[in-house]
Amino acid sequence: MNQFKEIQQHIGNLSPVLPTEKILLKDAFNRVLLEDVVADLNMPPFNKSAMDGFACSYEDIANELEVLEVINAGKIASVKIGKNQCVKIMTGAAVPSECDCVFMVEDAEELSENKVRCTNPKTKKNICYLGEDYKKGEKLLKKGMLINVPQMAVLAGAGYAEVLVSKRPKVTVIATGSELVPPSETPKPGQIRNSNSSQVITQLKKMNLEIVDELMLVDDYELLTKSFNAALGTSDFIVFTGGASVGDFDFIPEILKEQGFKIYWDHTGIKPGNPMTFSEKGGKFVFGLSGNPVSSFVQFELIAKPTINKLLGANYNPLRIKARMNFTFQRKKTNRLAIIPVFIDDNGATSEIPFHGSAHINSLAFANALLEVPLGVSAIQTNEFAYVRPL
Ligand SMILES: Nc1nc2c(c(=O)[nH]1)N[C@H]1C(S)=C(S)[C@@H](COP(=O)(O)OP(=O)(O)OC[C@H]3O[C@@H](n4cnc5c(N)ncnc54)[C@H](O)[C@@H]3O)O[C@H]1N2
Ligand code: MOO
Repeated sequence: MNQFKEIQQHIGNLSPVLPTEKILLKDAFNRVLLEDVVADLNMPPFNKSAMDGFACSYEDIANELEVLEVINAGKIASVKIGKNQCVKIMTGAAVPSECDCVFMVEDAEELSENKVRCTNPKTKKNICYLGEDYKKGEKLLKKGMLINVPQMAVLAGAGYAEVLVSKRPKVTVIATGSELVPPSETPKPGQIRNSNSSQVITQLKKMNLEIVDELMLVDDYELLTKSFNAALGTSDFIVFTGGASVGDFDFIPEILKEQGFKIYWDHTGIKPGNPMTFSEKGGKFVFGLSGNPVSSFVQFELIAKPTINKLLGANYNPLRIKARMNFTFQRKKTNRLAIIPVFIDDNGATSEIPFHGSAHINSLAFANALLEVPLGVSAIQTNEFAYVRPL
């Protein structure tokens, strides 16, 4: 059974759950667009000069030309341009309808105050034609796109001063584990610093979600239940780390069941990152990630991110590319999809970096991609091609 594939299918079947809202364009970066964006005019809206130069009829290009006026961007020619006449024109200005060519200032010899000659009769036309970038009525952006930098410019160009997006979900992040201490403390014997909260909160912030609370709790059933119920009152999503497995103090799956949550999956078939729950009740969603830091990272990248995007109505297709292996990867057990932090160099080759498993989070700080070793595959040889996911 390919558990990860089943999870992907499940994610694919989820429907957007968050309400929509209209927001100002200036606030739209990194939100999910929930309307198609349609051009209300042609772009460019007129034949536009691509260069600072002289606009004329191309059939006069070899002749001495009389310069009638200067047209700067934003201005329209006030005279008719006849045989052997031209206007001086600036980049971005409307090319007069009688002209079909602009020769650059660099290709112009000024003969007298109002006489000019083109020194390069093979000049390009140097005109950006009306509607060449897009036509009025054309769909420019699709519902479900993430609003990134280019999308901000397109929205502005198309006159979308307000944009329909999905509401930012509210999230509570709960790190569980009686061994945890905050980053400011030196752990006593048996203790460990909480690094997962920083990791998960940053992932969520990158996705522009609103963190309403951040808790670090000991493995106490009553306390966890109480805090979980309180978080349900303020949050759309709750992300736990730790307590996801089968140990005596791994309470999260039990608490979810006890509170009437439907658990869609409790393991992923991925290494590292096998124990993980995803559950829902009444439109509230809970991610129970593993405690091991690389496991929670992998689970977030491969599962939580696409799930959250789907719930927000986003079309999320993270890049996966086939890259040449610079090393041989081998393993004995092949019953899970293995995810290995790697470094892709300038030549697109996948290099090995030190990595020894689910707690080795500092390895990821030097990785720029995750290598996929599919289910059933025990070795990928040097020079073979294998899928990597850029980070
Ligand atoms: N009998 C079995 N034991 C385990 C199995 C299994 O299938 N059968 N799976 C193993 C795998 S795989 C993983 S991964 C872990 C996941 O366990 P949990 O999600 O319950 O995580 P914890 O036990 O709470 O912690 C694991 C590890 O990570 C450290 N940790 C926890 N929270 C944090 C944090 N916030 N920041 C930094 N490090 C954290 C914790 O101290 C542990 O060392 O279960 C295996 N066991
Ligand atoms: O799969 Mo665990 O997630 O080995 O660390």
